[in-house]
Amino acid sequence: MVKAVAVAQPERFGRYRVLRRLGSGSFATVWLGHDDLLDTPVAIKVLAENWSHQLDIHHRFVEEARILRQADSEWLVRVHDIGTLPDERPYFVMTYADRGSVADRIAAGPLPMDEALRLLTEIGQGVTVLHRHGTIHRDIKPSNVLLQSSPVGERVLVADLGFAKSIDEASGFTAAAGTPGYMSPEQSVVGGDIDVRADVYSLGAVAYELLTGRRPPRPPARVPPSRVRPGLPPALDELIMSALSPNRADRPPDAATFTSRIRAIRMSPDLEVAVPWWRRHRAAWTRIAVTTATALAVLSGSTAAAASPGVSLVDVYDSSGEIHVLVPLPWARQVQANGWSPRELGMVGGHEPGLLVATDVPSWPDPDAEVSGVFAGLLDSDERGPRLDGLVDSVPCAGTPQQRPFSDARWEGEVWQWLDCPEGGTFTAAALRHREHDRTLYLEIRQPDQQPEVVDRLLSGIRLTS
Ligand SMILES: Nc1ncnc2c1ncn2[C@@H]1O[C@H](COP(=O)(O)OP(=O)(O)OP(=O)(O)O)[C@@H](O)[C@H]1O
Repeated sequence: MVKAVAVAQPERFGRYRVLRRLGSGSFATVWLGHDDLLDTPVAIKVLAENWSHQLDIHHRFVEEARILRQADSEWLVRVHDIGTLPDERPYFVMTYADRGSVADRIAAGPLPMDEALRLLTEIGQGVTVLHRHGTIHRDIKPSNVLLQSSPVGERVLVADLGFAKSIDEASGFTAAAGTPGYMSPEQSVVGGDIDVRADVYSLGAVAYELLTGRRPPRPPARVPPSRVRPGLPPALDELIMSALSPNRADRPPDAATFTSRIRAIRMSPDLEVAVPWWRRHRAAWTRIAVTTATALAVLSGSTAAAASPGVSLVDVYDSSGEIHVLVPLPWARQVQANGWSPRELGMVGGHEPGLLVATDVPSWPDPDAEVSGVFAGLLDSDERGPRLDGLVDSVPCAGTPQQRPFSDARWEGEVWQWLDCPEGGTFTAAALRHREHDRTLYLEIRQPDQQPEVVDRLLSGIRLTS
């Protein structure tokens, strides 16, 4: 595809001040702007000059804005305004997605299972909104799914409806459109009719890539995602392979069905679960405790800032909705929320509510990683009071921990804190009993530096909802 030609930065589009260019696609350039009246950032999509005289493309551009405006959903990029430049080119003004795209997220490394399934559920909800509106997206792919900060961490916004087609007009449609690797076999056939199951195929391709880091092989080759990422639940493997069926009759019938099946798998107890750092890496910690005095490192500014008490807090909760933890916003980059097994601490017990929220969940078990985050898992109160001795029987960091009681309106228990960990970090373990619900919570907090007030704020911000 020909990319839009480079353009000089204009000062304004209508009442919107232009700050910088966000990127250019095949037909348009997207700019970061500022709405000075409402004091908010906006993204402004402007049709490229080289296409502005082609009526069908002009029409499709305006149609994209219209669909987004009419569908008006929290799972889609919202369109707030539309206008025309003095040279007759149309532009529309939309929500600014400040956290890049799902393609950037995949490029940054493997996604924890729960994170991948959360993203997939939200993408599926966006596509479901479009299907209910009577629209087929036809170009669902990671770079067309944007991310925006929200009070609960972040939100997925399905974007780029440049190829979208009304369901009524799609049967008998002739032009081939979509992106190789993500588009259904029927989309590449000139004259082939398509329906919502074309988007279900693309959802399957996005699911495959979120979980394995790779695009699915081109049909007719078929390699189940579990061959690339062993340990995927069989139901997930089957769902993705059925969405990727060359014959659309074998796929889930629409995005709503695909999404509800993903949601059910996400709630199932046999998924990968959050793992406390402690017990699993005891051997590594014992070794490090001996060598750590010479291994202290200088903190990076960004990580130190992540723990600063001045930053805003977000409420993150586990998939059962029982445990709510208030964490500094920069810590909430990744969440594994599907529970845990107290057996990890050498205790009896099956699957319990638990979550791990951290700047880098896959690195949580690595003692040398500079990670900020919290692990919180419920224990059966009958078995264990809010005591750490016996529970924590290895040495994660150098020196003896500072031990203190903790008590507030909701919780009582004890806290042990090591201040001399690898990479200059601190490690905190806590066992707290809820005063009303007879539940005990085991917690681990990793921070890049010593800020006891962050620990106390975290502990008193934890809520149980049942
Ligand atoms: N609402 C938005 N907020 C932030 N960035 C955006 C927004 N919409 C688009 N972008 C970014 O602007 C760039 C251009 O987007 P656009 O949708 O025009 O094209 P594309 O998806 O890159 O390409 P194509 O249309 O050829 O598939 C992309 O990098 C995209 O991530």
